[in-house]
Amino acid sequence: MTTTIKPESLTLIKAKILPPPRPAHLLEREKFDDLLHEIDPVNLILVQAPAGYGKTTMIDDRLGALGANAAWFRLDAQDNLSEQFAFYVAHSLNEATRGACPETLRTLNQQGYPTLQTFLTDLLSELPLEGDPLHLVLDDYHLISNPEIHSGVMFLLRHLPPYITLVLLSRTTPPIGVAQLRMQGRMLEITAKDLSFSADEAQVYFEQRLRFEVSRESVERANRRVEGWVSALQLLAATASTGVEFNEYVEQLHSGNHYIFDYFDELTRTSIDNEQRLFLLRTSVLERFNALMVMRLAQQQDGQFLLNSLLNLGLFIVPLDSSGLWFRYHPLFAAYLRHMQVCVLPDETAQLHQRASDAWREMGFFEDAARHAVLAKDQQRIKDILLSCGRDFFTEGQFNLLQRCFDALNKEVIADHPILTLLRAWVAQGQYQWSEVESWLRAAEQHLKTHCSEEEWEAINGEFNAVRAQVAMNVGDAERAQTFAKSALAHDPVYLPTSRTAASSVIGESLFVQGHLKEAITRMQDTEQLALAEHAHQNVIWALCQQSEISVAQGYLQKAYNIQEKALQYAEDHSLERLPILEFLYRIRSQIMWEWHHLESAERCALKGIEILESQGERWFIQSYVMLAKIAQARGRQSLCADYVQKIHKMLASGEYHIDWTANAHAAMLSYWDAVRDKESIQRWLTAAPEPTPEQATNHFTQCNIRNWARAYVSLGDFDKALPLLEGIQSMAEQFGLKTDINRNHIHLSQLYWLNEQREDALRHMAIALKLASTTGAVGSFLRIGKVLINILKALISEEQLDEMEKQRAERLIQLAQQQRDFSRAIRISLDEAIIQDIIDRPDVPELIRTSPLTRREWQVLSLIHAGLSNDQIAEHMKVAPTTVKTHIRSLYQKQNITHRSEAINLARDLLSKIQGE
Ligand SMILES: Nc1ncnc2c1ncn2[C@@H]1O[C@H](COP(=O)(O)OP(=O)(O)OP(=O)(O)O)[C@@H](O)[C@H]1O
Repeated sequence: MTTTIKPESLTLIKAKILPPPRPAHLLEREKFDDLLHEIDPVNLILVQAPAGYGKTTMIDDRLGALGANAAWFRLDAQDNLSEQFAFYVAHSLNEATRGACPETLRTLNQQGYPTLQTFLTDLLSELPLEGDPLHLVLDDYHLISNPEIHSGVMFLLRHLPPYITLVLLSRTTPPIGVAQLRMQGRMLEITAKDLSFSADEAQVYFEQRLRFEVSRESVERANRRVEGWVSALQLLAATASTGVEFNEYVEQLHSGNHYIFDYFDELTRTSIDNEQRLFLLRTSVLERFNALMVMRLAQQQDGQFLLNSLLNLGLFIVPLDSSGLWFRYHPLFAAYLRHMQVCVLPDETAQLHQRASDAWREMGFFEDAARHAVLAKDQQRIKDILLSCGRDFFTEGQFNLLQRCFDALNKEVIADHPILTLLRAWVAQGQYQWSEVESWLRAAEQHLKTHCSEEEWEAINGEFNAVRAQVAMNVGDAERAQTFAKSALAHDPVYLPTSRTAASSVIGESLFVQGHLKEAITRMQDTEQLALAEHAHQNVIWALCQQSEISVAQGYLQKAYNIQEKALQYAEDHSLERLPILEFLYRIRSQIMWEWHHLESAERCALKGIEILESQGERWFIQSYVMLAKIAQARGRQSLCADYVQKIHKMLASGEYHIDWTANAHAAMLSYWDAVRDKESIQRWLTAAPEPTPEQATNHFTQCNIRNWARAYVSLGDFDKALPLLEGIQSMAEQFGLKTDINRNHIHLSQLYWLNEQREDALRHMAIALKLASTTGAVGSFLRIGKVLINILKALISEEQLDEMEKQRAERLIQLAQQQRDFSRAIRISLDEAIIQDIIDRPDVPELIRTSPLTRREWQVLSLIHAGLSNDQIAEHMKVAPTTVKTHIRSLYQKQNITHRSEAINLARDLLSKIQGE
């Protein structure tokens, strides 16, 4: 401060010393309370994160919630002048302390101070030494570049009275001796990582803001894509007007969104120079980087300097760990930069990827090297990497990467190398392109046979047969699979060490599907050992998953669970969390959790599966969707369940899946259609369903498929057709010891007999099912038959033939079944006008129901909202246009003074409960 400020030259803008206005849809972030409570001994709270991370909102909200007194100073570019800075600090503090520094303020206004430090000295001496806790919040401190102000802040920090805490909100690290404060423990730091919305927070935020329902899965995907950056969540909420649109926007985030591009344009337009811009564009091709990598890529010796200068700008550069050496761009920022790179430096793209590929390879990061070689479309580099590291990619389960490499390679190159052919064929088999497998093997045969000795060719063919064995297994030909596998085992593998493990696994699988469970599990244990010896992670996990599946078939769900634990531990020990095969593990874990009615864990595991396979495309989510549909049904979330069923339906129609997957998917669909009394869909399903072959029901999926037929017939009241099917599979299940299927079949037989009014048979089967459940722990399979379970179990209890354990189990099942929301019920009730009248006539209904009566259509809409249907589904159900539904909803909300869907649901629940006495 070199000049003296004249009071008349500065006018106080009051808003700058007031807390910021609250967002209309504030999500209170209580998770920060503990942190902020611990602030007593610190002088500084530094909230540092890139733009729009919610720094200001969080501090204002939490200080307010904690009842803390705060002096705000919301800076702008003009406050970079010392005199202006001093002027606002003095006013803000004086206001917040109700006049604790009038003298300093007077001097400042009348004579001014020669330097900022003299001003601060006066200020500090005038402030009382003791007082109520006070936070001096300097918002947007990154706008300050004036060294005098930074020194002033350091001076303040050294001498502030203990009851005052300085709170700096900044996009960059302020040069105010942060390192020292950190070492002395005098500072609390809140970073972008802390400020990022968690999936739970995002969910609550969307529930508050959106007028339509989005699934947990969509919320998690959205939050993953934006990494909890609230500004992007806000944009999503503001722009999407339906669930479908919401999902579309989330999908687009991957390649970029023009509103977000505009935001980054504005943010960088003035803050970075041309050299920095080019540096950002060139390095944007990297998924992660350190100083060395960026120097290699940008071919700039001063790469480290440039990187530091960008880090200091508070851009969206995320540290990878606490070492401060490795970074990556926030995915949305990366999408923006990559888009710009292609627009501005299109000729450099291939070269940049080549450089990146070479650099990663030199550093020993071969997967990254391969990825960039593919992006550079560089055949030679891809081939070299595959020949040296393809085996490792394979044992690591990197099928997607291998697929991308092979897609970029000429067919002849592949056919020329047995190892490339083998890998190509395995990848095709892993991607369910079974018919392709043979063509890859044949192409190589033509090439290789001519210049191989007979002996060499036999060895190669032996390994080829390992792939053929797996394909035969997958298309359901267990016998052929065994023959190929045995031929593969006759040779020591030359090209792919895992060929032997794979062949051994196929034998185990074929034993499993043929119902030889004991032999199958022994074989899978051997396979596990072989895989362990080869450090073939993918095969180890696969062998463990198979053991788990076999244990489920044997009815030992707890044992299956323990094997899954072992596999998870293995994955953790070897840092395999991202390995695609883990999806299988999480999926089968989800299935057990569902059966045990641990719905939250079941959901968590299904979502985890989706997360793991996210980059592979939706086609692979089908099994997780099946789980999510089952979970939604168990929770009574009708619209969510309907959405998943619809997705599954579409996916099945457009892709080829293993019968195990299809059978599971059909079970979920049939169960949903049954719950909503959609007989048409069930009829339609019957016309195209996979053949029921009870004589082949030696495994869980054939059993499931036939149970599906029985399910469908029972739903349609065709008991005579269902009974022989259930009896047929039951005798096979008993013959082969498929305990879980036996348990499920008994449940279905009981349901069938009950509905057919054969009480005694129904009770007999239910009693056995309950007994078996003491080993399987089954709950989900019981609940799935719907409310009829309550009647059967109540009848069984009244017969007094259950022992104490089973009685307790039955009572718990009754309780759970009673809690389960019946899909079709809410809809049926809404259509009954007598019931509506009944509600209106009651003395205890809310006043508004009487004073602003709803039309019949509005009643209907209300109860459909309550039933959990989305607007589109309501439109479909009422056979009207979605815009008509919206009009009804608007009018309904207006009449009942409702702002959110959740309020409408509560109102309906309240009204229905009055007449149902629930
Ligand atoms: N907890 C919250 N609930 C609802 N909306 C929020 C929340 N936190 C932030 N927002 C919204 O996100 C946007 C960015 O928030 P805010 O201005 O607090 O971020 P910031 O990190 O201080 O940004 P900048 O660096 O630009 O100052 C704002 O529009 C705000 O309304």
